[in-house]
Amino acid sequence: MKKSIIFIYGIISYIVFLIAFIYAIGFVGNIIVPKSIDSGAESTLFSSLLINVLLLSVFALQHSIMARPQFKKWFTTIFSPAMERSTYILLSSLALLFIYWQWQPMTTIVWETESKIAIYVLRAIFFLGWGIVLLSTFMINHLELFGLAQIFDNLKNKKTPNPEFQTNYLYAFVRHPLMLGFLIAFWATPSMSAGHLLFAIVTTTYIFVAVKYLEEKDLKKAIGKKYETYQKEVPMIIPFTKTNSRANEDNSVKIN
Ligand SMILES: C[S@@+](CC[C@H](N)C(=O)[O-])C[C@H]1O[C@@H](n2cnc3c(N)ncnc32)[C@H](O)[C@@H]1O
Repeated sequence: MKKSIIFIYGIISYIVFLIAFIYAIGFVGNIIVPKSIDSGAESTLFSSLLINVLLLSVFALQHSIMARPQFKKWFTTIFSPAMERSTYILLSSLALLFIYWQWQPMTTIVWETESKIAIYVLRAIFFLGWGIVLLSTFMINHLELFGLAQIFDNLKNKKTPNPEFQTNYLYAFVRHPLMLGFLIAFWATPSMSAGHLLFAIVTTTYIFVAVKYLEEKDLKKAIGKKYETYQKEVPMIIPFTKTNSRANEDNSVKIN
């Protein structure tokens, strides 16, 4: 395929991701966006539960299958390797937009606070969570993670180097700061509806399963002993739960 078309495809994918990411803040936080987690007409509890779990499962399946090294290998036998990450980002973002669109509100309040201070603090923690997510993407490699490095390098006839294994900054405190950011953002709310609680429970379960059984397995395979040492020394998600907060000073390992 023409390099310029791949470039435009990558840029469009990134724009769709930006829209899905920014919308996610409004959707989960019930702010600004026209359709949020608690807005819209309510249906029966059973049908809402079923539809919402199905929606989240579609995202989980798409995300997990496309992140597998075997899938990436297969994809690159058909399409340019430069398109692989952009396609992953595009389909993940479309799956997210589909969730926002079809999400069935379940507005029964499970817990809430009326204290003004608590509301401000929880709101601040919510935004802190999203901030951690964004910051973590730059600590790994934002451009590579979202396919931009690949499409730029492809234009210059260059192969994008594999990403560096990061063990510094937030990655010195937990192995999955990006996921920690999501967990904070999904749970920190002054008013927890049944729908929001369902969203938080299902996404938390998925994050733990995907990280432990898929991502870490792949990283161990790609990095080997160094990743095992990192696992021993740095907590998975909750900071300060291991005596050493730092794995190895040398982060010059590439992820194959
Ligand atoms: C969406 S990011 C999430 C990273 C990590 N699970 C987190 O929560 O911060 C997924 C990508 O990050 C990469 N990754 C995970 N840990 C990494 C590390 N310590 N250094 C560099 N890349 C990492 C994985 O290989 C995967 O391609």
